[in-house]
Amino acid sequence: MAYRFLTSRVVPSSNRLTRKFLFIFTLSLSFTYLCYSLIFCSDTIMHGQSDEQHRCLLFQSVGSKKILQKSNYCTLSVDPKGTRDTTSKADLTRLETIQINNQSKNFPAVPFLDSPRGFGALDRKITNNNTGSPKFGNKKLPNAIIVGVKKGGTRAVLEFIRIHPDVRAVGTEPHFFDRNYDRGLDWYRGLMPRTLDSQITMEKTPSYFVTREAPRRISSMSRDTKLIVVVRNPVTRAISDYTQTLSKKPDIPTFEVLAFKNKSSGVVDTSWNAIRIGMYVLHLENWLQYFPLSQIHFVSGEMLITDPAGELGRVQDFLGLKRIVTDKHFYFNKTKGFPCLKKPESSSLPRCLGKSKGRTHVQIDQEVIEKLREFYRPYNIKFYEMVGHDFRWD
Ligand SMILES: Nc1ncnc2c1ncn2[C@@H]1O[C@H](COP(=O)(O)OS(=O)(=O)O)[C@@H](OP(=O)(O)O)[C@H]1O
Repeated sequence: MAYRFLTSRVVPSSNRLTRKFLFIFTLSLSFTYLCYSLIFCSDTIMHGQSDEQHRCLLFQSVGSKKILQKSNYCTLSVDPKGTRDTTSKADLTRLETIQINNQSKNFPAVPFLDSPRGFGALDRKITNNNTGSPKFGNKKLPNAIIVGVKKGGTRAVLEFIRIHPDVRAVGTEPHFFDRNYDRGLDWYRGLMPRTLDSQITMEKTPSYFVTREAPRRISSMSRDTKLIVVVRNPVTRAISDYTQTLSKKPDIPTFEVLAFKNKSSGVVDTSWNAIRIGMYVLHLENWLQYFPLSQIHFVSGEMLITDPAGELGRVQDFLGLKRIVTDKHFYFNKTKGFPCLKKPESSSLPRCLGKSKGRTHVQIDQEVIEKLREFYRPYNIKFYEMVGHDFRWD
């Protein structure tokens, strides 16, 4: 009909061939236009999505820095106002995991320090890499706390365990359950790093172990809190403690004067903190009023130096973590005389604890050491019995 219409109305007197050609030409022109419109429209719709997806996928295949920057771009494009993070939780988990895995693979290029600034800097570096992006995860109260003991090796344990991708830790000692309890749990939570649901939040404050109120306070925060205690021969610990105090206050009395009420009688002064801290069994009794023994893990301060991977393996088991921190992460630094973390290939910075860890101790009379050994022996034996492990300090 169309053909007849065209042949009769548009070209009434042309020859048959020309009319046929004109009809086919018009028809193909219309068809081409129709196809073009269809393809163009659908491409416009699809392009918006596929381009977005393509960008997001590309970003996931590059380094951790870019993952966060670009993923943020994906987020912003979904939420043009940029007022809230519209990235799905699954995406967040994946992105953060990739980032953290990259981080642990390369080892953070920040040296250990006495003060935890180095690691604080690392934390800041992670979040700042977002270039103003929303921070990932939430601040949570700690699931695990290194509660003691002072000079036991607590810094080493924290710095070694926090290279695990599923652990995030506060670098500084919060002293919440002893000095800052009045500030409240929100203040405490505010100090914590952001973590994903799959990650453990940790802190260390060695003075908790000897703080009478600490077990009750921690238990009222959460009865499920896992506790880690790094213990060390109490005599060596006391000397280490004294060496530290002496380095800050050179005018204090000698170790012997402080350690004994009366040196000739050999009565040990248990009111001196450096002595009292080492009476582990007494403090442990207080903790056991609030926590079952199964919720407390004891790290040997001695083994931590001779076999850090072994001790860290047990810490990871206790925390329910995959054993990722292994002997591959450590080497013995002869100059320092202690195990250190292996350097990342990209950095020449040392990965040992700072100068205040592994100090040369003040020289103490052998007779004094013997008296203190005798003093601690019954406490040590009770402690071994209670925890079911012989630390061989005698
Ligand atoms: N890898 C490694 N490097 C350096 N030092 C190590 C390490 N592992 C354990 N230690 C021992 O840790 C002791 C310090 O313990 P703390 O970190 O608990 O001290 S503190 O309470 O936080 O001040 C510290 O005590 P001193 O040797 O008396 O300085 C060390 O013996």
